Amino acid sequence: MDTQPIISIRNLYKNYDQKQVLKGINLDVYPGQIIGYIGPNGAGKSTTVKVLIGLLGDFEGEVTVLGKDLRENTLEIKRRIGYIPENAEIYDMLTPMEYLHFTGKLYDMDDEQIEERASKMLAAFGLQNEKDHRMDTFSKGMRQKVLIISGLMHNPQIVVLDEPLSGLDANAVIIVKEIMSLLKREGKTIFYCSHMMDVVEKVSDRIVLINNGQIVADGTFEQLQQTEGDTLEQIFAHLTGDQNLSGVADDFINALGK
Ligand SMILES: Nc1ncnc2c1ncn2[C@@H]1O[C@H](COP(=O)(O)OP(=O)(O)OP(=O)(O)O)[C@@H](O)[C@H]1O
Repeated sequence: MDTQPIISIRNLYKNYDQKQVLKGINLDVYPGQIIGYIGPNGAGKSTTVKVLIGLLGDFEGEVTVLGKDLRENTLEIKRRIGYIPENAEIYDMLTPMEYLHFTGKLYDMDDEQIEERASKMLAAFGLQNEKDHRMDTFSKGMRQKVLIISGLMHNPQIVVLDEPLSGLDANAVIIVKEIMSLLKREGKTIFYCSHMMDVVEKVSDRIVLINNGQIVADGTFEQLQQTEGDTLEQIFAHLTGDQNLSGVADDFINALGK
């Protein structure tokens, strides 16, 4: 590919105390791609994401984002990435508008722009009547919608989503999938971590599978299908070594002593 990668990860290692969690990740992401980043629980997805968005500085290896070294340009890069976490700490005592003013300021947005975009985005999610209510009464999905707005409101070039659909109802899932497609059409790059195989299969241009801190597959869904299985669930089970899943379920129920 001729284009320069928008994200380039070289020999990324990360330890937590004695435990090595990322074991030499190499990955180039190109502008306008939707990358589905999948892997079993504890594989290292969120750790990769936290490195990418500048939250974890003490890693080994080289990470370049938007052509710049992440270590040397952390603040600038942070401003150009939108991060949508699963269940982040959200300040319950604030209203969505107050929270979005707070996060918008972190991205150097002015009050008028925050007010305008936040109002429109809250309305798009059907939260216009709740925009000045404290979030301590909000459901999980309502909070998640506020987090999604907070990650996109500054119109970032790269959007990193770590299991963003958690708690959303079926309609909101459809809306978020559509938002991802529209962002892609605008040329944004999307790094999408999820366990929802059906969604990853549908929205991703390229799927990267990480297991035990290492990339074990990287390609389009069609490419992975050729060698590893028909559905993404099968591909996942095959490559992560858990092929006897119903055996695990049997063991679990047998443990109840029936
Ligand atoms: N702050 C931390 N301190 C120590 N160990 C950690 C810390 N954060 C993550 N880990 C460990 O690093 C490993 C990878 O965790 P990570 O959250 O990156 O996995 P993941 O692929 O996102 O998993 P999941 O699908 O369950 O969210 C796990 O073994 C986890 O226990």
